[in-house]
Amino acid sequence: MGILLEEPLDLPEYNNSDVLVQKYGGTSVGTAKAMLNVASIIKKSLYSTKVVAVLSAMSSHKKSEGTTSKLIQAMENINNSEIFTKILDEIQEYHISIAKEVIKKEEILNNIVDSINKECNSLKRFMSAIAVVGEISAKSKDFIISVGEKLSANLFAGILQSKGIDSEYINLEHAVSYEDFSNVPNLSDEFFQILSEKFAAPVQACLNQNKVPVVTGFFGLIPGSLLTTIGRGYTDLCAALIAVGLKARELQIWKEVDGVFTADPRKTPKAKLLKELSASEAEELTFFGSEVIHPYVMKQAVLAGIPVKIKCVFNPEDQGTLIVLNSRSEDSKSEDTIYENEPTAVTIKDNVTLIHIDLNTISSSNRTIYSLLHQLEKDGISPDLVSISQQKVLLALTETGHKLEKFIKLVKNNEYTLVKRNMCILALITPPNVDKLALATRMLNVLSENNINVEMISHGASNTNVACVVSNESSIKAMQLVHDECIIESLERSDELKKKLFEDEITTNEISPIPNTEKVLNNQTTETKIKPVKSKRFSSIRKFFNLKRNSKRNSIEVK
Ligand SMILES: Nc1ncnc2c1ncn2[C@@H]1O[C@H](COP(=O)(O)OP(=O)(O)O)[C@@H](O)[C@H]1O
Ligand SMILES: N[C@@H](CC(=O)OP(=O)(O)O)C(=O)O
Repeated sequence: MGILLEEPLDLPEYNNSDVLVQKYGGTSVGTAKAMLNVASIIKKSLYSTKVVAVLSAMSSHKKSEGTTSKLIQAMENINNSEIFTKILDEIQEYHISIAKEVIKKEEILNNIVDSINKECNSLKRFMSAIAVVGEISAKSKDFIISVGEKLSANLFAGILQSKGIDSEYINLEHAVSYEDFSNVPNLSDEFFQILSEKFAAPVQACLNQNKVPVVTGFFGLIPGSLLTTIGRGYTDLCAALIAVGLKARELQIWKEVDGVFTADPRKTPKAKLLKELSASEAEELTFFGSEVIHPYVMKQAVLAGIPVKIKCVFNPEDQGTLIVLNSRSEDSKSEDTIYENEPTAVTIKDNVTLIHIDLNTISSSNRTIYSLLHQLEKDGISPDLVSISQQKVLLALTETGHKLEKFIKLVKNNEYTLVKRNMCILALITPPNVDKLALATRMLNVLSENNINVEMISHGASNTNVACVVSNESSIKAMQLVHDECIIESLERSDELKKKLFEDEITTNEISPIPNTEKVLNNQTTETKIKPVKSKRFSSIRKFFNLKRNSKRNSIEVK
């Protein structure tokens, strides 16, 4: 970690269009040490560009135990004031302890501690008031979770100030209001345009004063509520919209991992870093459980032509993963990364419930598939996977809590309806041109060879994934097996082939040199030089490799 100056930094004159938007995830700012590390990353960036920092709520270990998750837990216990007060006390004490540990300038520390106390005490009063009614509206839920980002952004702005970086806390809680969206459909282009314009205005004003804006990843009162309309991970979208509104030169999403991997690197020892990932692959990965990036970021930032990078707070100099609009480029496939016509990644989505329904036997009015789907829509449940055969329906749902139980009650009124809990969806994400049948075969083979029972399979419905359902218990083992079989094994074989073809090519080049066409065109000379042409070499490797793989596929399919 770099040593931070205590005196104001002597920074260069910036070009006003040169703005970098950096989003820091909850775990990246979850402790005093983590916040100091992020401060040093920002300080370094400031020597070459203007920086906007967008912060999530602090998560000291993992997101599921972080501030936002604790605030949601407090809401769920609105009828038990002892529990929710204890949770809020913990949050308050934690933020104060970080402020005291890091901020050594008394005046700044006192201001920050005051605002933490104000924020938390007002939340306690608010929750005690709604506890009387016993029910929380969507608007109230948004207010409750907003406290997570307000606390982290305010505290971090104080930390930057105490380190000599002129910064300003920007709270987007009131950036928009319901009135801004009258007659504007939710999630439409106009909806996002309103958000990006409203967010960019206060941020730009702060940049104009040569300060570092430290912005809450939580944003305003949007129709349908932030939690339901956008969902968790909303800070990514907030940062993307700010980047669009400011026409930033790059959006960086900072995490505790080196970038996007071929599988969760914390659970899959052989996972490899992807240098590039297409927007649709990133979207699929997120949908199937890898918290890579909020899916709406793709449409906003990537389509607006703003480069999006996933970077690691522990290795700030590394390039991380670049999210590109279409398929991954030639260069990203070099060395040990993944080829365009191979699967990209494996991911798991936990806590799935499987419901087998025999439409003939249910006594409710949902006797046809149409009425059943209508019922799901009415209950606001969107099934993750569906399989239908004549009168039988199999649903895989990630919905939990009251909504799920209500739906189960409706359909489970006889012994023919079977409910299996504690399942997970295992999905293999692929570019569109990959042979899904061969992959599904390899996936099922490796799972059955290792006695892992597959409860459901989805193949053919999407051209970017093959998915199956296994028990939660076997999820990590299943992910490792499928990852190693469908991604690593292919890579290892491709590496061997690359080595072999490289040797062959060197020999070929020695006998018959390849003309340096660049030189021929520019200087109109006929000079020839030995210059191995990388893309040509790789395309021949790919061709060769595909032939090999196809022959393996055939042998599997024939079995
Ligand atoms: N394919 C993947 N590539 C990278 N990280 C992944 C992948 N799948 C799951 N993850 C998990 O996503 C998390 C992202 O990093 P983290 O810094 O914890 O996120 P946040 O930004 O929410 O704080 C990590 O815990 C990592 O284990
Ligand atoms: N704090 C919010 C928003 C968010 O984006 O979080 P993170 O950046 O830590 O994934 C959440 O937990 O959903």
